[in-house]
Amino acid sequence: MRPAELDPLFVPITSYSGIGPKIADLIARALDRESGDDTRAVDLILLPPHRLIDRRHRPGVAFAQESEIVTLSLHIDRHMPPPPGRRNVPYRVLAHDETGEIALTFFNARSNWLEKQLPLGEKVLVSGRMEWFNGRASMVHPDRMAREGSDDPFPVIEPVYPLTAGLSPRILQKAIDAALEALPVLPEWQSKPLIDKNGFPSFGDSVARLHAPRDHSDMDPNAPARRRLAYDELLAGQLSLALVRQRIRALTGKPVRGDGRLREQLMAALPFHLTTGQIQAVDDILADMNSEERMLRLLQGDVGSGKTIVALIALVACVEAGGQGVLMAPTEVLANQHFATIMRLLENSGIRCAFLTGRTKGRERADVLEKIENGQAGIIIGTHALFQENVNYYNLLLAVVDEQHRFGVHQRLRLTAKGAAPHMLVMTATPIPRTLVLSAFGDMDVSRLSEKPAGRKPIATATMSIDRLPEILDRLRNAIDAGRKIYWICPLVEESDLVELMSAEKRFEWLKEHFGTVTGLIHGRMKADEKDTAMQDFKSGKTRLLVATTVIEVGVDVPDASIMVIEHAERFGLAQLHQLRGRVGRGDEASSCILLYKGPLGATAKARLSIMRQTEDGFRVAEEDLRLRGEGELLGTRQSGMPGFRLASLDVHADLLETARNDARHIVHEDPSLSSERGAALRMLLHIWRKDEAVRLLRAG
Ligand SMILES: Nc1ncnc2c1ncn2[C@@H]1O[C@H](COP(=O)(O)OP(=O)(O)OP(=O)(O)O)[C@@H](O)[C@H]1O
Repeated sequence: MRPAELDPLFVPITSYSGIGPKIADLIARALDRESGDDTRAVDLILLPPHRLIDRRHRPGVAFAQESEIVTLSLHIDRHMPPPPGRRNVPYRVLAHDETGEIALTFFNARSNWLEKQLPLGEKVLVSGRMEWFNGRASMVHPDRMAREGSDDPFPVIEPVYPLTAGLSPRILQKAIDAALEALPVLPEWQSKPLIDKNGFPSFGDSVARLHAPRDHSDMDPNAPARRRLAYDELLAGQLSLALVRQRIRALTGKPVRGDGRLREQLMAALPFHLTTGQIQAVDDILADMNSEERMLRLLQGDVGSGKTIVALIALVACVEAGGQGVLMAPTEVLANQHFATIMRLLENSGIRCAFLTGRTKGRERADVLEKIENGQAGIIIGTHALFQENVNYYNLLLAVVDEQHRFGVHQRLRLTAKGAAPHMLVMTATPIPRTLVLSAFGDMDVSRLSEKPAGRKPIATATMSIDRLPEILDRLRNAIDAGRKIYWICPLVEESDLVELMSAEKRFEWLKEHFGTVTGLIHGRMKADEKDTAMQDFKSGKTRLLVATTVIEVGVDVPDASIMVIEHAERFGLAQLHQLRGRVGRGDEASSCILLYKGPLGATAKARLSIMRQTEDGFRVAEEDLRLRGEGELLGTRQSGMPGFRLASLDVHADLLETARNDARHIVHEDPSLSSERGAALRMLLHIWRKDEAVRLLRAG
């Protein structure tokens, strides 16, 4: 197919008449996209209606119930325009059917328009919401009106789309109709056996039905059209990941073979024994790195399960083999913490570490860059600054990416381009169910740390109403006197960082009045060195009560902090609460977590808090979260970056995901550059679903 024929799919919606930049931005928002500029016709086509209005109910005036959507076949009796100059009096049209009379009411309507829509003495079909007042029937601004018997009456089943404020349903509908009308016939990208097995309609038929549902059963996510499109979406995702994986694997890795001397030294210096899970993970990783095929492994471990040491052993193995390893963290605070921990553990090892973040400037930066380039630095720790263009590695063997879901596939590739194809280890603290691992990471090997280090005591979790604040303060006073350390997490404020910050500062001042200088504060808007100082003070015990926004949620490790108070816990997602709580219970002291809420609680919030009380098992928490909220939000919208799906749902379509993964692997194996006939169609599928990395990869050959 010639590209020109595909244009209608990919034209920006701003090229439609009536859609200027402003409306395009509103439409983009309904599609969860940032700007209208690059919102394309096909994006509109793939916007599923979330409910439908059924106008088939035709009870007759007398039998229509209050607030019901009904369609009435009316005889128009009388027009009653407002008296001249009385604009606040409505225009009324009286009408009847064989069961009764009704008044149709319009505000600010032009009379000549109404006379045309509802001609006197004629029969007209009118649909809208029924109202009863003092035994009189009325309908204010009917949604639809059409002359009885006209060729083009309104649709009786009407899709309703998620809207953003300011966007009129009519404009959106018009744009969708225009996009559908221009849709060319596309070649089939799904395999024939799969289509036959599942009874999938074609893409064209599926989107047509998506927007013109015939009844409620078409809204079911497993209705054939929706299921087909869900499969398209899943396959596009899996294919993109499979292509990335294939490129990563295609570059042969360098086997990492050290003599074990440095690792032994490190193990001897550890104040604890590795858990069986840690030993197994280390074995897996070392075995992978020992081979010429590149490692692509996900190290998944619940909060506090001890992933860092596993990564460190792998990094040390690279130094032993005469190379380098990097550890990339998602935030400065975390990078700093990793650096401090690792420096301490490697104190007498002779291994040199370097630290590089966006904050490393001037001479210091030049110095670090030189050590990375000439190989003096064996282990390099930092943030995404580690893979910027001017950073050249001497012999990079391993890249460890912590908290991967913040980085995304593209960045993963960029890091990979450094050095001669380093092995990759991705660490994630979020216990993700298998379906999500598949959808977000594709086909990676997985090591799981499922047990916590020995000696950890359960975290006593309680929920309390904020009304009991005085009692809580007493308890905290005792705890501080007993030398314990406490986190106080301030409420999440969705609207703005600034409000969040203000509430944290207020809480800090208030707690400081109670507890004095042992109170510290850390929040996201602080400068990086202020954050470091706040963390240091808490670590050293200079402060004992750390008031924090969610900046500390990921990875912060202060093992002797043993109490956490979370304010407005009902505002947080489950995964986030679990991450937060994971900041305590990291040492051998018994810990507790107090979830403060402000009632009354909704059903979901109640369920969330109750799950938190019941279990500390991150995988269970994640499964429950998936059930309560749907996968798009599993990781909390703020930290997400995980793919949200438009039509697929991991809950409903788990079986399709598994099939899509196998399908994608098979495709990439048979036709790695997607050059066959089906390959060309699949390229289009990638375009349609915006799998930009994959498209770029294919272009690069
Ligand atoms: N086998 C072990 N026995 C005892 N303590 C351990 C063991 N392994 C790690 N630790 C300690 O447990 C704490 C948590 O480890 P680490 O910071 O690596 O956790 P993590 O898996 O990165 O968790 P999170 O994702 O929550 O940051 C650290 O203080 C670490 O020193």
